[in-house]
Amino acid sequence: MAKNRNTIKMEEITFKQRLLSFKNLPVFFKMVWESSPQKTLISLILRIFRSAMPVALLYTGKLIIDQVVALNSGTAHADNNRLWELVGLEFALAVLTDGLNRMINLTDSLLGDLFSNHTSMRIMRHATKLDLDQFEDSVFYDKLERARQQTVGRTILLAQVMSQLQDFISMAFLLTGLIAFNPWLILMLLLAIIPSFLGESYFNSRNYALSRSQTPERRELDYVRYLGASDETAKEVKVFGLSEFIINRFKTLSDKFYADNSKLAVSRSGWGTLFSIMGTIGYYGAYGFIIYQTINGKATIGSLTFLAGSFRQLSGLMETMLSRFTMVSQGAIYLNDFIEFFEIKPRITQPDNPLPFPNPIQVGFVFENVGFQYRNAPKYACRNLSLTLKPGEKLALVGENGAGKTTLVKLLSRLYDPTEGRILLDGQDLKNYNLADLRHNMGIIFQDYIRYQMTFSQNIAVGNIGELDNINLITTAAQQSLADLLVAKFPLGYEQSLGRKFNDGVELSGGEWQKVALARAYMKNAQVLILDEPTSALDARAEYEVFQRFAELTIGKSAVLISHRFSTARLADRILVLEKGTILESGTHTELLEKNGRYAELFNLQAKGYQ
Ligand SMILES: Nc1ncnc2c1ncn2[C@@H]1O[C@H](COP(=O)(O)OP(=O)(O)OP(=O)(O)O)[C@@H](O)[C@H]1O
Repeated sequence: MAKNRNTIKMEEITFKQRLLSFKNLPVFFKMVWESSPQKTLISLILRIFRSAMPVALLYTGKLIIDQVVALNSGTAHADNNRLWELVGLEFALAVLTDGLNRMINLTDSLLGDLFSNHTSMRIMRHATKLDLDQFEDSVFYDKLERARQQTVGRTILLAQVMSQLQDFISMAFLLTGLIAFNPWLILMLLLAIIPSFLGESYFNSRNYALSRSQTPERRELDYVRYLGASDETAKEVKVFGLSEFIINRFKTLSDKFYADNSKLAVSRSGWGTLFSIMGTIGYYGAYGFIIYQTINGKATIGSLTFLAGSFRQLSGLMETMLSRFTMVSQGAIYLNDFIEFFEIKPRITQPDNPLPFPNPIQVGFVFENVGFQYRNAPKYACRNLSLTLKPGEKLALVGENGAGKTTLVKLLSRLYDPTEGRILLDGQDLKNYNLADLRHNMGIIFQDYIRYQMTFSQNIAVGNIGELDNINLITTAAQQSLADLLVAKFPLGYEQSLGRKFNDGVELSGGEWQKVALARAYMKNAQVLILDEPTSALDARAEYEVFQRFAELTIGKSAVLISHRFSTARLADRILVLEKGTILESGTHTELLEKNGRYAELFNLQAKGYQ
């Protein structure tokens, strides 16, 4: 686990950065529009109508009061019918306002859901294009995490931006009335609002900086929460008695979060109260002024209510808009993370006119002095690798843990590109081939294959997902890997859900899962098969049978087998013994035994264990 940081670095966000972040909004709106053009349009139209409502209601109220006063004092404009028409109109406006509010909320929530789904899919689509190497970088993970948070958080931004637009139009209507009466009222309004705006803006930027600097810790907190309460970890947590250790770690992290967040929240609340009092003073100053004007006969009682109402609404609107401005800009700053994530480009790419994968392979693969160093790793994982894999050849890789076997096959399948040297296929750099074609022609089963919590049939079909509905192919693949023997005990046969995560799933043993994973290799007619410790969990008889079949089924195909069991490795045409990332020995089983080197030593060691 990462070391706990005692001080969280606060990066302050300047007003300029805030304004600059608004350039992200068009990109954001494009995504909203893509989620649903129809609903975006409806939301906009509804809000335009809604924005005229406050002034319309206030003005109708003014007309009503003026009519009541006229009727009471018996002046010439008094008109009883008109009065009741106006009351009817105000009632209709009130009903319409409520209806519009509800429709806006409904459209926004539907649009928000669509946006969240749309962006989640974009994130997944983009993530799958990126390199394995990028996933191993913690800075990348932080970006991915923040981008993920955006999918939900940004639906709020959507409502905020739309509301801002709506309030802006409402404000324009209300301001027109206020300016017509006395422009000085506007100045009082601003004086009442500005301190609270600056306060909001300052605290929002500190909030953003704090939350951004907490991203790595938040990821760790999520991880610790997962360790403490998950079906996958429950077994070890129990037998090792880890629960207190995990809970303590969680407590340390969450206490730190709490301390940092509460400090900011308390200071924000104190300043907020002060600013709000200033706003109230501003409002009552203006209110007194309007009353004074009315007493002096410069305005009607209707105008008094209209202006006081307008002032109150305007000050409320401006306060909301100004604080929303900081929220919108904060949201727009958060969009940086989102946009940055989409700007990450994979480095493992293909040229514009890639070569098709040769069918059949003519010369085979040649490693020329290949070296590879993992990102942030202090040493090369393999170096000076020169080897060949001929068409139809079965190559076994043996060596101690960490010798570089898996790295070698990851290079062969272009999950990584060599740091130095090159890999050729039929005389051409592997980088020149069509990447999808390359992957399609390789059937790879890694030692840490995924146990998909899906049906038995889907678990096999992932080896060639285009053939998901090809039950004949799936059945044949299951027979070839011996996984079909499991089907008899499943109540739902091939449609049986595997794993315990979802209802009615059947859990398999380690070796049974391995047979299912092995079936994936037979799902496509790949020219190269790579099995990275495919039989480590199989019992001796199952392993023997699996390899018998493997040998029969892969005649004419190239294969790379990684195994710690020499009984498996000896079946290969050629064996490479790797040590510390380089090739120590190479030859057939018999040749290597005769050589009496490392292979012979390890082989005899294992054979002794069986005696
Ligand atoms: N993603 C990674 N990032 C950094 N270093 C790595 C990574 N994967 C492997 N390594 C390092 O590279 C070296 C070779 O690892 P590799 O997985 O290729 O060994 P291996 O021979 O397959 O081992 P095993 O028999 O244990 O599976 C090791 O020293 C390992 O620590």
